[in-house]
Amino acid sequence: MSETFEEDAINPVLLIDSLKVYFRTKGGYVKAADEVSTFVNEGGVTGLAGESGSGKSTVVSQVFRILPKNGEYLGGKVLFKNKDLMKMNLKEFSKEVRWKRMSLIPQASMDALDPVYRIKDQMLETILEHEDVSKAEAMERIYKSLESVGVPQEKAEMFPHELSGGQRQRVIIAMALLLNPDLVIADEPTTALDVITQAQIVSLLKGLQQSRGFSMMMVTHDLSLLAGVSDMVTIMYAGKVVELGGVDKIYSSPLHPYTQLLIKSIPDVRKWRERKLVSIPGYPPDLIDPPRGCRFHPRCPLAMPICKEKEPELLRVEPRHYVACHVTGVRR
Ligand SMILES: Nc1ncnc2c1ncn2[C@@H]1O[C@H](COP(=O)(O)OP(=O)(O)OP(=O)(O)O)[C@@H](O)[C@H]1O
Repeated sequence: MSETFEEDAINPVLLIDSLKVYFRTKGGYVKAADEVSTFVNEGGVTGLAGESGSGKSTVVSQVFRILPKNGEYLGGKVLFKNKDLMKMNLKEFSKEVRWKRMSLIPQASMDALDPVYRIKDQMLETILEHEDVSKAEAMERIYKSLESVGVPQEKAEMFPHELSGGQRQRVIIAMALLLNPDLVIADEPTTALDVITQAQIVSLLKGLQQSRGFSMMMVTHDLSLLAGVSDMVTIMYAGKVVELGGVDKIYSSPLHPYTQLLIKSIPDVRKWRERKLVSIPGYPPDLIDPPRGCRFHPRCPLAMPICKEKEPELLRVEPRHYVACHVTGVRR
């Protein structure tokens, strides 16, 4: 890792250091997550943002140990409360960490819940697999948990297809919180929901995060979703972290040219008359054979000769602000 984060990661619940995960394909290795580093502080929320294909889900899959078969972990640390998850065997991870201490809220989709089981049975299984409690106690907890996400108790008797998309996502959130995890990873939790439901789910998650005090990593391709939710934002481009910083810094003074363009591409409803929406010219690169040097250089308005030759390191340019850019990443 270029920087240790030690000045800004205060008791981090999760610290990812130079994580490298590639996918084996017929055409060669897809360099999906290449030396990715970021952290989530205790009680904090770190957003992980970037265009589709930038490697966000690859990072999450490796942290949660659900990488597809052709995925290869090639190095890096994933410290969860100072313990390297990459050194833990899968059995121990499933028993001790997954769902119990770290849980995942996947995209809102029909596959996230098992269609043949009633909601209550899926929730019961999660509790009884990990904890030695009576069925009555577990049911009590299920009802409370459904109530906390705004789903009436009687829905526990239903099958997933009998709920609306928004209700299903609320149930998934309730399931993720059943065992009181320290860290929740929300991977595009509002994709596939309508705009109003999206806003409700985001504010529900933020409310629960604050009232229950868990830490969260929120993954999204929509940077605007993170504004009121996260305290840190990590920006990924083509398998690399290009910028990481406090949410205020990322929104008000982004340094990486890619982040600057991303911010300009967020529609602002209040200023829609005066603001011109910017789209980023060009396409993200092929990750089997990414450009040399900075992976963003072919699309970068500020690119210099060095950007084609040398890969920029992620450097701390000021407190709580890291940038990987030869042009703008200078220490202040
Ligand atoms: N199983 C796989 N085999 C081969 N390549 C893969 C596999 N899964 C993902 N990739 C590739 O890895 C890169 C990163 O994908 P990833 O899904 O992590 O990105 P993402 O930022 O999460 O995108 P999205 O927001 O669309 O989910 C992409 O180029 C993608 O095509």
